[in-house]
Amino acid sequence: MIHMKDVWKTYPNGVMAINGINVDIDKGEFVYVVGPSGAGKSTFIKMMYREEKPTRGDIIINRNNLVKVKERHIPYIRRNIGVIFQDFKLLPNLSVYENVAFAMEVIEESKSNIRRRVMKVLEIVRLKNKARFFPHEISGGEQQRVAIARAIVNNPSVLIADEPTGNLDPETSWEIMHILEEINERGTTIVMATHNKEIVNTLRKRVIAIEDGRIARDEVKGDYGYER
Ligand SMILES: Nc1ncnc2c1ncn2[C@@H]1O[C@H](COP(=O)(O)OP(=O)(O)OP(=O)(O)O)[C@@H](O)[C@H]1O
Repeated sequence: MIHMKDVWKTYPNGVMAINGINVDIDKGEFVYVVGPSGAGKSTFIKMMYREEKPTRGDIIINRNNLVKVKERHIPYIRRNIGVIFQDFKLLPNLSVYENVAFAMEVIEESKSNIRRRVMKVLEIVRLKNKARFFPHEISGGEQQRVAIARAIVNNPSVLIADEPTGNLDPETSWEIMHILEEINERGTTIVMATHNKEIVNTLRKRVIAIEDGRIARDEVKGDYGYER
C-alpha cells in the first residue's frame, strides 16, 4: 500500500537528507522508523504525507503517486493519511470535541455524521468525558489522544506518527502505544518514527533503521539497535 521507489531528497540548502530509498509497506503493518538524530527519519515520513516532496523517485500510497499528484488534489489524498506529532499540534482555542470535528467539517460532512463519528473516536481514545475541555485543561497524554482521535476521524488507511511519545513520560507513552496498537488491529497501517528504545524492544514490530538517508536495516521483529 505504501511503495517508495528510488527516493532521494536534497533540501534547498544542499543537505542530502534521503539518498536512494526503496521500501514497501503492506496494508495493516506496524512499522517503527529508527535511526540516529539527523539520519533522515522525519524527512522520510514527511514525504509520506506530502509535507515534503522528494527531489527524485516515486511514492505511491493507495495507488496515488504523491510525487505526481496536482497541488489541488493534495487535500483529498491527505484525508486518507492521518498524522500525529511529538507536540500534538492541537488548536488551542477549540475544545477537544471541536479539534476533532474540525478535521471533518473541512470536508463538508453533515452535523449528525460529524457528531456520531467524533464521539466514536473519542470513545476509542477514551476521552468522551473530556469532549468539552480545552487543550490547556488536559494532560499531555490526553492531548496526544485528542490528536490521535483527530488523525483517525476520517478513517484513514495510514496513520503516520513522528515521535508521538517524545514529550510524554514512560507510563503515558505506554498508554499511547496501546491505543496505537488497537487502531492498528482495526486495520490501519501505522508508520512511527521513534527514539523510544524501550517501546521498540518491548512491543516488537517491523523496524526500518535509517542512517545517512539510507535504509541500514529492515527487520520483521527488529530491535532498536542504538544506545539511545
Ligand atoms: N527543512 C529543512 N531544510 C534543510 N535541511 C533540513 C530540513 N529538514 C531537515 N533537514 C536536514 O536533513 C537531515 C535529516 O533531517 P531529519 O529531520 O529528517 O532527521 P531525523 O532523523 O528525523 O532527526 P531527529 O531524530 O533529530 O528528529 C538533517 O541533516 C537535517 O538538518
